[in-house]
Amino acid sequence: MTSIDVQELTKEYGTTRAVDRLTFSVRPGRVTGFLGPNGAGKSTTMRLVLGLDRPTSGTATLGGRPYATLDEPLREVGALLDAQAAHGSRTARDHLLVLAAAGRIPVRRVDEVLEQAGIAAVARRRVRTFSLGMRQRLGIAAALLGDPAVVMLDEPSNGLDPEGIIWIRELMRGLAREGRTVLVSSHLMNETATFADHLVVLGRGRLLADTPMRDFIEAHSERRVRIRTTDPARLRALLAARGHEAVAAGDGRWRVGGARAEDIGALAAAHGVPLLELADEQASLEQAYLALTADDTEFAATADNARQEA
Ligand SMILES: Nc1ncnc2c1ncn2[C@@H]1O[C@H](COP(=O)(O)OP(=O)(O)OP(=O)(O)O)[C@@H](O)[C@H]1O
Repeated sequence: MTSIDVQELTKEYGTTRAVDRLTFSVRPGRVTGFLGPNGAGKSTTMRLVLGLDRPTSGTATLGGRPYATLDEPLREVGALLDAQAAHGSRTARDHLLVLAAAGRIPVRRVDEVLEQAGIAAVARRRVRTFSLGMRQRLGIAAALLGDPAVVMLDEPSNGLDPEGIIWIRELMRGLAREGRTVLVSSHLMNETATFADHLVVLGRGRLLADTPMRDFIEAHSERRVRIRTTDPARLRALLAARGHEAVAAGDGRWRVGGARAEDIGALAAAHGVPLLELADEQASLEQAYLALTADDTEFAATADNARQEA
Protein backbone atom coordinates (compact mmCIF):
# COMPACT_ATOMS: atom_id res chain seq x y z
CA MET A 1 0.00 0.00 0.00
CA THR A 2 1.42 3.33 -1.10
CA SER A 3 0.73 6.64 0.62
CA ILE A 4 1.70 10.11 -0.49
CA ASP A 5 3.56 11.82 2.35
CA VAL A 6 4.27 15.52 2.37
CA GLN A 7 6.49 16.75 5.20
CA GLU A 8 7.19 20.41 5.98
CA LEU A 9 7.09 21.03 2.23
CA THR A 10 7.93 24.58 1.14
CA LYS A 11 8.29 26.01 -2.36
CA GLU A 12 9.23 29.59 -3.10
CA TYR A 13 9.19 31.23 -6.52
CA GLY A 14 11.16 34.44 -5.99
CA THR A 15 9.27 36.23 -3.25
CA THR A 16 6.12 34.11 -3.67
CA ARG A 17 5.77 31.28 -1.18
CA ALA A 18 3.54 28.93 -3.20
CA VAL A 19 3.69 26.11 -0.61
CA ASP A 20 4.34 26.91 3.02
CA ARG A 21 5.54 24.20 5.46
CA LEU A 22 2.88 21.80 4.32
CA THR A 23 2.47 18.44 6.09
CA PHE A 24 -0.18 15.84 5.21
CA SER A 25 -0.57 12.23 4.05
CA VAL A 26 -2.85 10.81 1.40
CA ARG A 27 -3.89 7.25 2.30
CA PRO A 28 -4.84 4.30 0.09
CA GLY A 29 -8.37 2.99 -0.32
CA ARG A 30 -10.17 6.31 -0.44
CA VAL A 31 -10.56 9.34 -2.67
CA THR A 32 -8.98 12.45 -1.20
CA GLY A 33 -10.30 15.75 -2.55
CA PHE A 34 -7.61 18.44 -2.81
CA LEU A 35 -9.26 21.84 -2.44
CA GLY A 36 -8.27 25.47 -2.15
CA PRO A 37 -8.83 28.83 -3.83
CA ASN A 38 -6.94 29.78 -7.03
CA GLY A 39 -3.24 30.07 -6.28
CA ALA A 40 -3.47 28.12 -3.01
CA GLY A 41 -0.64 25.80 -4.08
CA LYS A 42 -2.45 22.61 -5.16
CA SER A 43 -0.76 22.23 -8.56
CA THR A 44 2.63 23.17 -7.11
CA THR A 45 2.25 20.47 -4.44
CA MET A 46 1.33 17.88 -7.07
CA ARG A 47 4.31 18.92 -9.20
CA LEU A 48 6.63 18.59 -6.20
CA VAL A 49 5.26 15.09 -5.41
CA LEU A 50 5.91 14.12 -9.05
CA GLY A 51 9.47 15.46 -8.97
CA LEU A 52 8.65 18.04 -11.67
CA ASP A 53 9.94 20.80 -9.43
CA ARG A 54 12.37 20.90 -6.52
CA PRO A 55 11.16 21.91 -3.07
CA THR A 56 12.83 24.86 -1.39
CA SER A 57 12.74 22.70 1.74
CA GLY A 58 10.87 19.70 3.13
CA THR A 59 10.04 16.42 1.39
CA ALA A 60 7.35 14.78 -0.72
CA THR A 61 7.44 10.98 -1.01
CA LEU A 62 5.46 8.09 -2.51
CA GLY A 63 5.55 4.96 -0.39
CA GLY A 64 8.38 6.59 1.57
CA ARG A 65 10.53 7.33 -1.51
CA PRO A 66 11.01 10.52 -3.52
CA TYR A 67 9.61 10.22 -7.08
CA ALA A 68 13.10 10.50 -8.63
CA THR A 69 14.22 7.30 -6.87
CA LEU A 70 11.26 5.12 -7.95
CA ASP A 71 12.37 2.13 -10.07
CA GLU A 72 9.30 2.09 -12.32
CA PRO A 73 7.57 5.42 -11.77
CA LEU A 74 4.72 4.89 -14.29
CA ARG A 75 3.72 1.69 -12.52
CA GLU A 76 3.75 3.38 -9.13
CA VAL A 77 2.07 6.70 -9.83
CA GLY A 78 -0.14 7.95 -12.64
CA ALA A 79 -0.96 11.64 -12.96
CA LEU A 80 -3.06 14.00 -15.01
CA LEU A 81 -1.73 17.53 -14.59
CA ASP A 82 -2.28 19.14 -17.96
CA ALA A 83 -4.65 17.63 -20.50
CA GLN A 84 -3.00 19.73 -23.26
CA ALA A 85 0.32 17.90 -22.76
CA ALA A 86 -0.25 15.32 -25.55
CA HIS A 87 1.44 16.02 -28.90
CA GLY A 88 -1.27 17.31 -31.30
CA SER A 89 0.10 15.64 -34.43
CA ARG A 90 0.13 12.14 -32.87
CA THR A 91 -2.89 9.89 -32.72
CA ALA A 92 -4.23 9.11 -29.25
CA ARG A 93 -3.03 5.52 -29.57
CA ASP A 94 0.47 6.58 -30.71
CA HIS A 95 0.69 9.01 -27.80
CA LEU A 96 0.00 6.17 -25.38
CA LEU A 97 2.31 3.77 -27.27
CA VAL A 98 5.22 6.22 -26.83
CA LEU A 99 4.50 6.48 -23.10
CA ALA A 100 4.16 2.70 -22.80
CA ALA A 101 7.48 2.10 -24.57
CA ALA A 102 9.25 4.61 -22.30
CA GLY A 103 7.81 2.94 -19.21
CA ARG A 104 8.32 -0.67 -20.45
CA ILE A 105 4.56 -1.22 -20.25
CA PRO A 106 2.99 -3.92 -22.51
CA VAL A 107 1.08 -2.67 -25.61
CA ARG A 108 -2.00 -4.55 -24.40
CA ARG A 109 -2.38 -1.91 -21.64
CA VAL A 110 -2.68 0.82 -24.29
CA ASP A 111 -5.83 -0.76 -25.71
CA GLU A 112 -7.17 -1.50 -22.23
CA VAL A 113 -6.91 2.11 -21.05
CA LEU A 114 -8.29 3.49 -24.34
CA GLU A 115 -11.31 1.28 -23.72
CA GLN A 116 -11.48 2.24 -20.03
CA ALA A 117 -11.37 5.96 -20.87
CA GLY A 118 -14.11 5.59 -23.50
CA ILE A 119 -11.94 6.79 -26.42
CA ALA A 120 -11.18 3.46 -28.17
CA ALA A 121 -13.36 4.50 -31.14
CA VAL A 122 -11.28 7.67 -31.74
CA ALA A 123 -7.89 6.16 -30.84
CA ARG A 124 -6.56 6.58 -34.40
CA ARG A 125 -7.49 10.24 -34.68
CA ARG A 126 -4.89 12.97 -34.22
CA VAL A 127 -5.00 14.56 -30.80
CA ARG A 128 -5.29 18.08 -32.26
CA THR A 129 -8.79 17.19 -33.51
CA PHE A 130 -9.87 16.26 -29.95
CA SER A 131 -12.28 18.31 -27.86
CA LEU A 132 -11.18 19.36 -24.37
CA GLY A 133 -13.24 16.51 -22.90
CA MET A 134 -11.59 13.94 -25.21
CA ARG A 135 -8.14 15.27 -24.30
CA GLN A 136 -9.08 14.99 -20.65
CA ARG A 137 -10.04 11.34 -21.19
CA LEU A 138 -6.75 10.74 -23.01
CA GLY A 139 -4.86 12.30 -20.09
CA ILE A 140 -6.69 9.99 -17.70
CA ALA A 141 -5.92 7.00 -19.95
CA ALA A 142 -2.23 7.96 -19.79
CA ALA A 143 -2.40 8.22 -15.99
CA LEU A 144 -3.82 4.69 -15.75
CA LEU A 145 -1.40 3.14 -18.28
CA GLY A 146 1.01 1.68 -15.72
CA ASP A 147 -1.82 0.32 -13.52
CA PRO A 148 -0.40 2.53 -10.75
CA ALA A 149 -0.99 2.27 -7.01
CA VAL A 150 -1.24 6.06 -6.74
CA VAL A 151 -3.37 8.23 -9.02
CA MET A 152 -3.17 12.05 -8.94
CA LEU A 153 -5.62 14.05 -11.03
CA ASP A 154 -5.62 17.86 -11.32
CA GLU A 155 -9.13 19.07 -12.21
CA PRO A 156 -10.14 15.86 -14.03
CA SER A 157 -13.75 16.97 -14.66
CA ASN A 158 -12.55 19.98 -16.67
CA GLY A 159 -14.27 19.96 -20.07
CA LEU A 160 -16.21 16.75 -19.46
CA ASP A 161 -19.90 16.58 -20.34
CA PRO A 162 -22.43 15.32 -17.73
CA GLU A 163 -21.93 11.72 -18.82
CA GLY A 164 -18.15 12.19 -18.58
CA ILE A 165 -18.48 13.66 -15.09
CA ILE A 166 -20.41 10.60 -13.93
CA TRP A 167 -17.82 8.36 -15.59
CA ILE A 168 -14.87 10.05 -13.86
CA ARG A 169 -16.69 9.89 -10.51
CA GLU A 170 -17.29 6.14 -10.89
CA LEU A 171 -13.73 5.64 -12.09
CA MET A 172 -12.23 7.37 -9.06
CA ARG A 173 -14.50 5.53 -6.63
CA GLY A 174 -13.55 2.25 -8.34
CA LEU A 175 -9.82 3.02 -8.12
CA ALA A 176 -10.16 3.70 -4.40
CA ARG A 177 -12.18 0.50 -3.89
CA GLU A 178 -9.32 -1.41 -5.48
CA GLY A 179 -7.11 -0.05 -2.69
CA ARG A 180 -5.34 2.65 -4.68
CA THR A 181 -4.38 6.06 -3.35
CA VAL A 182 -6.40 8.71 -5.21
CA LEU A 183 -5.75 12.47 -4.91
CA VAL A 184 -8.02 14.74 -6.95
CA SER A 185 -8.00 18.53 -7.08
CA SER A 186 -11.17 20.35 -8.02
CA HIS A 187 -12.93 23.69 -7.85
CA LEU A 188 -16.35 22.10 -8.15
CA MET A 189 -17.57 21.59 -4.61
CA ASN A 190 -20.86 19.89 -5.43
CA GLU A 191 -18.95 17.54 -7.68
CA THR A 192 -16.23 16.84 -5.08
CA ALA A 193 -18.93 16.03 -2.52
CA THR A 194 -20.06 13.14 -4.73
CA PHE A 195 -16.71 11.34 -4.89
CA ALA A 196 -14.39 12.35 -2.04
CA ASP A 197 -14.17 10.48 1.27
CA HIS A 198 -11.50 12.72 2.69
CA LEU A 199 -10.41 16.34 2.13
CA VAL A 200 -7.14 18.21 2.21
CA VAL A 201 -7.76 21.95 1.98
CA LEU A 202 -5.07 24.56 1.27
CA GLY A 203 -5.14 28.35 1.59
CA ARG A 204 -2.17 30.51 0.56
CA GLY A 205 0.12 27.50 0.54
CA ARG A 206 -0.82 26.39 4.05
CA LEU A 207 -2.85 23.45 5.30
CA LEU A 208 -6.34 24.58 6.39
CA ALA A 209 -7.93 21.14 6.87
CA ASP A 210 -7.08 17.42 6.59
CA THR A 211 -10.23 15.58 7.59
CA PRO A 212 -12.98 13.16 6.54
CA MET A 213 -15.51 15.01 4.36
CA ARG A 214 -18.41 14.39 6.72
CA ASP A 215 -16.48 15.90 9.67
CA PHE A 216 -15.44 18.85 7.52
CA ILE A 217 -19.03 19.75 6.70
CA GLU A 218 -20.11 19.33 10.32
CA ALA A 219 -17.25 21.42 11.67
CA HIS A 220 -17.68 24.33 9.28
CA SER A 221 -21.42 24.69 9.12
CA GLU A 222 -24.21 25.52 11.49
CA ARG A 223 -26.91 23.03 12.43
CA ARG A 224 -30.31 24.00 11.03
CA VAL A 225 -33.81 22.54 11.03
CA ARG A 226 -36.52 23.10 8.41
CA ILE A 227 -40.13 23.05 9.58
CA ARG A 228 -43.62 23.60 8.22
CA THR A 229 -46.57 23.81 10.57
CA THR A 230 -50.23 24.83 10.53
CA ASP A 231 -49.62 26.94 13.64
CA PRO A 232 -46.41 28.95 13.14
CA ALA A 233 -47.24 31.61 15.73
CA ARG A 234 -47.54 29.03 18.51
CA LEU A 235 -44.43 27.11 17.47
CA ARG A 236 -42.40 30.32 17.19
CA ALA A 237 -43.44 31.29 20.70
CA LEU A 238 -42.51 27.85 22.06
CA LEU A 239 -39.13 28.02 20.33
CA ALA A 240 -38.47 31.60 21.44
CA ALA A 241 -39.08 30.56 25.06
CA ARG A 242 -36.20 28.08 24.58
CA GLY A 243 -33.89 30.62 22.95
CA HIS A 244 -34.43 29.54 19.33
CA GLU A 245 -35.50 31.91 16.62
CA ALA A 246 -37.65 30.58 13.75
CA VAL A 247 -36.99 32.55 10.54
CA ALA A 248 -39.53 32.49 7.69
CA ALA A 249 -38.04 30.97 4.52
CA GLY A 250 -40.68 32.62 2.35
CA ASP A 251 -42.21 29.42 1.03
CA GLY A 252 -44.39 28.57 4.04
CA ARG A 253 -41.41 26.93 5.73
CA TRP A 254 -39.40 28.13 8.72
CA ARG A 255 -35.76 27.63 9.53
CA VAL A 256 -34.41 27.27 13.05
CA GLY A 257 -30.66 27.72 13.53
CA GLY A 258 -28.63 25.79 16.12
CA ALA A 259 -31.38 23.21 16.72
CA ARG A 260 -31.96 19.49 16.13
CA ALA A 261 -35.04 18.02 14.44
CA GLU A 262 -35.59 15.52 17.25
CA ASP A 263 -35.78 18.28 19.90
CA ILE A 264 -38.20 20.40 17.88
CA GLY A 265 -40.30 17.32 17.08
CA ALA A 266 -40.55 16.45 20.78
CA LEU A 267 -41.43 20.06 21.69
CA ALA A 268 -44.16 20.28 19.04
CA ALA A 269 -45.62 16.91 20.06
CA ALA A 270 -45.64 17.84 23.77
CA HIS A 271 -47.68 20.98 22.98
CA GLY A 272 -49.91 19.49 20.32
CA VAL A 273 -48.58 21.68 17.48
CA PRO A 274 -49.16 19.89 14.16
CA LEU A 275 -46.04 19.58 12.00
CA LEU A 276 -46.32 19.13 8.24
CA GLU A 277 -42.57 18.95 7.69
CA LEU A 278 -39.53 18.54 9.94
CA ALA A 279 -35.96 17.90 8.76
CA ASP A 280 -32.33 18.51 9.73
CA GLU A 281 -30.68 20.47 6.95
CA GLN A 282 -27.12 19.49 6.13
CA ALA A 283 -24.97 22.32 4.86
CA SER A 284 -23.36 21.66 1.50
CA LEU A 285 -19.64 21.11 1.05
CA GLU A 286 -19.62 24.41 -0.85
CA GLN A 287 -21.00 26.35 2.13
CA ALA A 288 -18.53 24.70 4.53
CA TYR A 289 -15.64 25.32 2.13
CA LEU A 290 -16.51 28.98 1.63
CA ALA A 291 -16.79 29.47 5.39
CA LEU A 292 -13.30 28.01 5.89
CA THR A 293 -11.48 29.68 3.00
CA ALA A 294 -13.10 33.14 3.16
CA ASP A 295 -9.92 34.68 4.63
CA ASP A 296 -7.52 32.73 2.44
CA THR A 297 -8.76 33.65 -0.99
CA GLU A 298 -6.03 35.53 -2.80
CA PHE A 299 -8.15 36.75 -5.68
CA ALA A 300 -11.51 37.55 -4.03
CA ALA A 301 -13.30 40.66 -5.27
CA THR A 302 -13.07 43.30 -2.57
CA ALA A 303 -15.38 46.30 -2.30
CA ASP A 304 -12.51 48.44 -3.68
CA ASN A 305 -11.97 46.14 -6.68
CA ALA A 306 -15.67 46.05 -7.37
CA ARG A 307 -15.82 49.86 -7.32
CA GLN A 308 -12.84 50.18 -9.65
CA GLU A 309 -14.36 47.73 -12.10
CA ALA A 310 -17.77 49.41 -12.01
N1 LIG B 1 6.53 28.41 -12.07
C1 LIG B 1 6.09 29.37 -11.27
N2 LIG B 1 6.73 30.55 -11.18
C2 LIG B 1 6.31 31.52 -10.36
N3 LIG B 1 5.21 31.42 -9.56
C3 LIG B 1 4.52 30.28 -9.62
C4 LIG B 1 4.91 29.19 -10.45
N4 LIG B 1 4.02 28.17 -10.27
C5 LIG B 1 3.12 28.62 -9.37
N5 LIG B 1 3.42 29.88 -8.97
C6 LIG B 1 2.68 30.67 -7.97
O1 LIG B 1 2.49 29.84 -6.85
C7 LIG B 1 1.20 30.04 -6.27
C8 LIG B 1 0.46 28.70 -6.21
O2 LIG B 1 0.09 28.31 -7.53
P1 LIG B 1 -0.61 26.91 -7.86
O3 LIG B 1 -0.75 26.87 -9.34
O4 LIG B 1 0.14 25.83 -7.19
O5 LIG B 1 -2.01 27.08 -7.16
P2 LIG B 1 -3.33 26.19 -7.36
O6 LIG B 1 -3.88 25.99 -5.99
O7 LIG B 1 -3.04 25.00 -8.18
O8 LIG B 1 -4.24 27.22 -8.17
P3 LIG B 1 -5.43 26.97 -9.21
O9 LIG B 1 -6.58 26.52 -8.38
O10 LIG B 1 -5.64 28.33 -9.78
O11 LIG B 1 -4.95 25.96 -10.21
C9 LIG B 1 0.52 31.10 -7.10
O12 LIG B 1 0.70 32.35 -6.48
C10 LIG B 1 1.27 31.04 -8.42
O13 LIG B 1 1.24 32.28 -9.08
